[in-house]
Amino acid sequence: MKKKKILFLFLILGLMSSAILMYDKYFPSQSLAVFRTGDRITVWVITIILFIYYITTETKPQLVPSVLSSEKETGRDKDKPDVSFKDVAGLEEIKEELQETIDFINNSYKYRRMGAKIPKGILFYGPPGTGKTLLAKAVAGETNSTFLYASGSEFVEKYVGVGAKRVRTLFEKAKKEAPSIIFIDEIDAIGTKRNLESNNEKDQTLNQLLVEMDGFNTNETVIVIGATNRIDLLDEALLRPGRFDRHIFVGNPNVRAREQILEVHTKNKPLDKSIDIQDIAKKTHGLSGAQLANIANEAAIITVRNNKNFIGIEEFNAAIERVLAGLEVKNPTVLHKEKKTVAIHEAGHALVSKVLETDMVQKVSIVPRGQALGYVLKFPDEERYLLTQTELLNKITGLLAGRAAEELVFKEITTGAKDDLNKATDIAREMVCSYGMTPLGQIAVEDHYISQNFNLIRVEIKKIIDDCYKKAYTILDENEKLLHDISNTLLEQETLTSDELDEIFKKYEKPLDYAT
Ligand SMILES: Nc1ncnc2c1ncn2[C@@H]1O[C@H](COP(=O)(O)OP(=O)(O)OP(=O)(O)O)[C@@H](O)[C@H]1O
Ligand SMILES: [Zn+2]
Repeated sequence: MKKKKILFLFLILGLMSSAILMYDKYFPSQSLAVFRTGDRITVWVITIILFIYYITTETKPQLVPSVLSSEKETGRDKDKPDVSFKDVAGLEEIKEELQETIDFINNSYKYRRMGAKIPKGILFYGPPGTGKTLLAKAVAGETNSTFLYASGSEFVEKYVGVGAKRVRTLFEKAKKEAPSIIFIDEIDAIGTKRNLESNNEKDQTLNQLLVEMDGFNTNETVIVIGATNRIDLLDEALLRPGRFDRHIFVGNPNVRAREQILEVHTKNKPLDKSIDIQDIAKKTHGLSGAQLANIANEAAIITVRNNKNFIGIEEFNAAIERVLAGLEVKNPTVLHKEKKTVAIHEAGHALVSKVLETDMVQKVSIVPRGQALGYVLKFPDEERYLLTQTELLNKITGLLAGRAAEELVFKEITTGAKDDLNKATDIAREMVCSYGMTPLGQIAVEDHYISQNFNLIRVEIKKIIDDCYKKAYTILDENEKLLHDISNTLLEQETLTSDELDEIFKKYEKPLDYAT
C-alpha cells in the first residue's frame, strides 16, 4: 500500500515537470527555464514509465500469516476494529482491570517519560465462548490500535521453520503498525511445555515467540494478548515476567451478566412484549456468552419459521432447549436442585474461611468452572513461607466446611467434596509426615516408612481430618442463619464479592472467635 502511495507522488512530480515543459514550449518568451533542452526527453520518458508502472502495479499482498490476511478479507474485522467495551456485556471487573492497559497504550509517552515499562503480555484463560476474543478486540477498539488476529494452530505446520517465520512476520507487522494488539487465540497450540530433547516445529515456533516478546521493548506500543482454555498446559517460560505475566480468568457469566449479554444480543431483534430477559437469564445458568448469543439467534430463526413478527417466549424456550440439547448437559430441573446444594456447600466454605480468617475470600460463586460446580476464589496468598500449625488446621477446616454444610442442612452428603478432601488430606499428610506436627513425633517420615507404617500414619491423618470436620460443623451449626443467608444470596445472584459477603456478615452478631 505504501509503495503505491510513493509511486503516486513521483507520478505527480513527473506530471508537474511535464506541465512546466509544455509551458516552456508554448511560451518560449516567458520560459521558466527549469530544465535544459537535454532534460526534456528524460522527463517525458520517466513520466510515461511511471504512469505505465502505476496503472499496472497491483497492491501486492504482504507476507503475513494467512490468518492475518483472511481477517482482512472479511472486511468487518478490519485492522482497527470498531468494537468497544460497550459491546462486551458483564465482565465488569475484567474491563476495569484492563483500563490500566488501555491507559498505557493511550498515554504511553507519560509512562515512558517516567521510565516505566509498558506491560507486554496478557493472558486470558477460561472456558470457550466467554468473550476472550471479544475483549481483546474491544481493547484494540478502545485504543484505536491495529488488531492482529492469529490462531495458535495456524502456526503449527509440517515444515520446520514456517511457524517461527510466521511469528516473526506477525511481530514485524505489529511494530510497523503500532500501537497494535496481537491476539493469539488457542495459544496452547504452540505454547505447551517444551520438550527439551527434541527441537520440533512447535518448539521452534514457541522459542521464536519468546524471542519476539523479549525483543520489543519500551519504544513500541505492542501488546500481545493470548487466549487459552488450558493455562495448566502452558510452558512456564511463557508465563514469566516480561512475557504473559498478567493472567486474567474469563469465566462464564453470572445471572446479572447473562441478562446483559442477552440484552446486547437482542438489541436489534423485535421482541414480544411478554419477553422477560431476566427470566431467560435465570433459566440459562452455566451457559457461556457465546451460547447465549446462539440462543438469541436461534430464537430469531425459529420465529421466522413460525411465521411470526415478534420473538416470543415459546421461541426462546425452544432455542434454549436446542442449545442445551446440543451440549448434552443434564436437564435444567436437576440443575436447579443441584444449584441449592452447591450454594450451601460454597456458603459453608466462605463462612468458615472468613470466620477463621484463613484465606481472604475474594469471590464466592456457583457458576460452574471446569469440573467444579461452584468455587470460592481466594486472594492469592502473599508470599508466605511460614505457616503455623493453627493456620494449617484452619485451612483444613475451611476445606471441609463445604461437606459439613451439606450434612448440616440436607442430612446427606454428595460427591461434590472430592477435590476438597484431596486437598485437606494432602495438608494433613504433610503435617504428619513432613512437619512433625503430631504425636508421631518431630520427624520427617520417609516414603518407605510410610508404606510400612501406613496404618499408624493413617490414624494420625484421620484424627486431624475428623477434628477439623467437627470444628467446621460446629461453626456452621452455631451460625446457621448466616449460612442460609449467604446461600440464598448466592442462589439469587450466583456470585458474591468480598464486599457483599461483608455486608451479609454485618447483619449478624459477630460470630465467636474460633480462630485459635
Ligand atoms: N460478555 C459478552 N458480551 C457480549 N457477547 C459475548 C460475550 N461473551 C461472548 N459473547 C458472544 O460470543 C461470541 C464468542 O465469543 P468469543 O469468541 O469472544 O469467545 P472466546 O472466549 O474467545 O471463545 P474461544 O475460547 O472459543 O475462542 C462473541 O462474538 C459474542 O457474540
Ligand atoms: Zn468444596
